[in-house]
Amino acid sequence: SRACSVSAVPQLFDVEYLAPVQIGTPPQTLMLNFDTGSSDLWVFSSETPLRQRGGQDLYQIEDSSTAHRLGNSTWSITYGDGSRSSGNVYLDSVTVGGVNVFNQAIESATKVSSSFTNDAASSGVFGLGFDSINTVSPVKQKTFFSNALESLEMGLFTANLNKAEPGNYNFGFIDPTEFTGPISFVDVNATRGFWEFEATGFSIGGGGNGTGNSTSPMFVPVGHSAIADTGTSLLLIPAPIVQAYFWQVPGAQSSARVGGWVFPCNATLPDLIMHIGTYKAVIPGELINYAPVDTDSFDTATVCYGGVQSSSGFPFAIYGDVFFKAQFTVFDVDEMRLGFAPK
Ligand SMILES: O[C@H]1CN[C@@H](c2nc(-c3ccc(C(F)(F)F)cc3)no2)C1
Repeated sequence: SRACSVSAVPQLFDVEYLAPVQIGTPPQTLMLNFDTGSSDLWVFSSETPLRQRGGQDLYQIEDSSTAHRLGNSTWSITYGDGSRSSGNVYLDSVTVGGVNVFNQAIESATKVSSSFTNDAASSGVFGLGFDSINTVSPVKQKTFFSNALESLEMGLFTANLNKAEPGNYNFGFIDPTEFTGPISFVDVNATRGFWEFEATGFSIGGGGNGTGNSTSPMFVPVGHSAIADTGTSLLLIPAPIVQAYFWQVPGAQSSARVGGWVFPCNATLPDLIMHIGTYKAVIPGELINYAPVDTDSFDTATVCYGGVQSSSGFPFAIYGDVFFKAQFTVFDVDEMRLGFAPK
């Protein structure tokens, strides 16, 4: 059914993108963080302790006539930033953009860490990674996408995120109005449960050579494996690439105090091009000006934080929302591939 499109609403500074999900009977709509880097669908619920709630809309389990407990089952997850949640498991009806899955595992939080409590807008996380990394024990549960697959025209979903304005996720079809040019595909390796792929290197902003004809920027072959992760805000890539990029920005420096590369907010940032197979993914410089470091002085901020930072410490690069704001992306499980197109 082509109706399977859902709006993805950016939160402050595009730190995360939330989309509406209908759960239970009658339907309860919750805004969840669509995350291709994890595979649990978990929600704040009537089981979440009062002192760990922070204004989130809740899954009121007792109000759903179709909810039933998945006996003897629990879950517990830790995200890349150290935030955690855990709890019990129910099966209930879930609808996203008009596509319904009847007995979807809904993971109800009986414990959440403070960063979730303090994120009032998000009622939980909607995992879109591979089922192998679902944390339900003793029997792993499937993601919504995995359960919905048989009812979709095509075994894929697409992400179309934007800077500071709503984007959308589509399930089962590719909307040609959401991108320009051909889609370039790269193979996916799901061994670690992520949408993992290989990038071959980078080049920096096609700054002209001043004589009117622009020199094609030099390709630097810093190959790396990467995951496509809509649940991460930034583009985290190997340190040598980040260094080479910010060395082109007067006044930029890597700040231990702030915890990453910062630069003068009035700097003109070059484009960063990530080479993936034959595809050149252009990330415009303006997307790399992520946010002022000191949000209290928003209007007079002089120091800004890079939307591109180092991935050292992780076993792979993490292509997060800064990347998806510039590239229309197809997550194709039928062909086990990712597709990218400019937009
Ligand atoms: O773990 C990797 C899988 N995808 C990335 C991810 N991170 C979160 C997350 C969401 C919300 C919060 C909080 F609200 F601030 F607590 C924290 C982390 N969701 O997906 C990283």
